[in-house]
Amino acid sequence: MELKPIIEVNDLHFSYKNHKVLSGINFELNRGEVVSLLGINGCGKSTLIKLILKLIHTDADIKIDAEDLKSYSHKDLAHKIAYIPQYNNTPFNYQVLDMVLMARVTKLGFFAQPSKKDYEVAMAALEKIGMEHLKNRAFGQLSGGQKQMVLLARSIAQEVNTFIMDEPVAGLDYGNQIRLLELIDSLASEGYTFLKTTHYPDHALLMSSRVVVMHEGVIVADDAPEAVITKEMIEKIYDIKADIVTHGEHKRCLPIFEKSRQKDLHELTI
Ligand SMILES: Nc1ncnc2c1ncn2[C@@H]1O[C@H](COP(=O)(O)OP(=O)(O)OP(=O)(O)O)[C@@H](O)[C@H]1O
Repeated sequence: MELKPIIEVNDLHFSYKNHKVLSGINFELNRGEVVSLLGINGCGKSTLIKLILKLIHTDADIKIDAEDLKSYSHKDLAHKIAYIPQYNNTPFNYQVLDMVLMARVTKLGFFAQPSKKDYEVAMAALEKIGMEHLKNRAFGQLSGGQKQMVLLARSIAQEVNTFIMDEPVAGLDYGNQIRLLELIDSLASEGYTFLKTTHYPDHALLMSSRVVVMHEGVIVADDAPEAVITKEMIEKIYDIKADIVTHGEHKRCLPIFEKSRQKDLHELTI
């Protein structure tokens, strides 16, 4: 039996008032994939994710598990997909364990208190990513990297198989970036599915099963990492010089620093 995609987007067009952001987007996320979504600032990655998660209204043809997105409540969606947004500031200073327990809310009835099982699931999720020692710390006092890990634990406690992460390594130090990628890789090998945006073609090369490139609101490439992340693509999309090199069993992407090139602020593509 052919498995239906977890996410299916057909001919999606979207504008913020008169500002056209997405044109003719066709996209699928299949079970077990790790898909990296690449593209320069403002090309529409977060907007696409927000539309898929119903955080922005659309009448477009989007299906989740073969059902029309319009038929899903936010609670229904939370039973299918866990979302880790780009910025993670909560106005309340919850303890870490309480933050992870929040993942259980969609499974509880009105006014119900978390059960012993909910606590066990939350603790198991923290243990899975090696963050159990933080359980009594105030979430707001954690570092950016620790917060990101705790939010990943919260997604695991949601007991879904699909994760959408917007810039998961943003703000993480060099080591934590790699540790988070390794964690995603290890979860993927257990059968979890990931859609993640990234500004690092090198990370996309290291651990994706598919790479999708967006440019000016259009998908311009969607294929295996090594087919998509080429010297030509990086130079065209990011307007820099780059090389693809082989290191061990991996292809790596190296941007080339051109000292002689005159820069002015107008050249920044933001
Ligand atoms: N709420 C909004 N109202 C109006 N325009 C918006 C809104 N959110 C985003 N935009 C615009 O839509 C375009 C796409 O933004 P989006 O956040 O989807 O890009 P992105 O690819 O995720 O960028 P980044 O890599 O910088 O996070 C940009 O031009 C942005 O200014």
